[in-house]
Amino acid sequence: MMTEERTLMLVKPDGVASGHVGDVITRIENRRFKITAIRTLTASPEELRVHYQQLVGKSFYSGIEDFMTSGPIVAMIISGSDVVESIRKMTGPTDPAEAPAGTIRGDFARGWGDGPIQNVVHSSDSIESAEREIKIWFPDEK
Ligand SMILES: Nc1ncnc2c1ncn2[C@@H]1O[C@H](COP(=O)(O)OP(=O)(O)OP(=O)(O)O)[C@@H](O)[C@H]1O
Repeated sequence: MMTEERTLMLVKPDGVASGHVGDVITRIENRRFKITAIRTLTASPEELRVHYQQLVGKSFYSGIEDFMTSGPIVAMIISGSDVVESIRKMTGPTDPAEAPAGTIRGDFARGWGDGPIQNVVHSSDSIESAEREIKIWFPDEK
C-alpha cells in the first residue's frame, strides 16, 4: 500500500536565477502533489553543512558551499503518496549531462563541467533524509 509521506525540494540558485521556480512548481502540481510549505531564503554555510553532512569532507565541498550560498533558493515541503521516490525520478540524475529529457535537471540545467554541479534542484533521497532536511529549512514545522 502506498502511504502518504513528504519530501523536501530545494530550487538551487541556478534554478532561481534562470527563472525555473514556476516550471518546477507546475510539474509538482501536475503530478497532484501538494506543496504544504514554501519559502525563499539565502542559505548560510552553517545550514548547508548540516544539509550536506555526508559531503562536507569532500574536495569539492567548498565549491558546493560557494554555489549554494551564491543567491536565493526556494525550499518546499511536498506531500503525497510515494512522493519521495516520485520526486527523485522527476529530479533526474545528479549530473545534468546524464539527465534524460523530461526530468527537471535534464530540461532546465544550463551549466556543467568544471566546478560545482549546477543541477537546478535538490530532492530528498529517502523518507528519513526528508524528515532530517525538513527540520533544517523549516525549523518551525512539526
Ligand atoms: N563530484 C562532484 N563535483 C562537484 N559537485 C558535486 C559532485 N558530487 C556532488 N556534487 C554536488 O553536490 C550535490 C549533492 O550531491 P549528492 O551526491 O547528494 O547528489 P544528489 O542527491 O543528486 O544531489 P542533491 O543532494 O543536491 O539532490 C549535487 O547535487 C551537486 O550539486
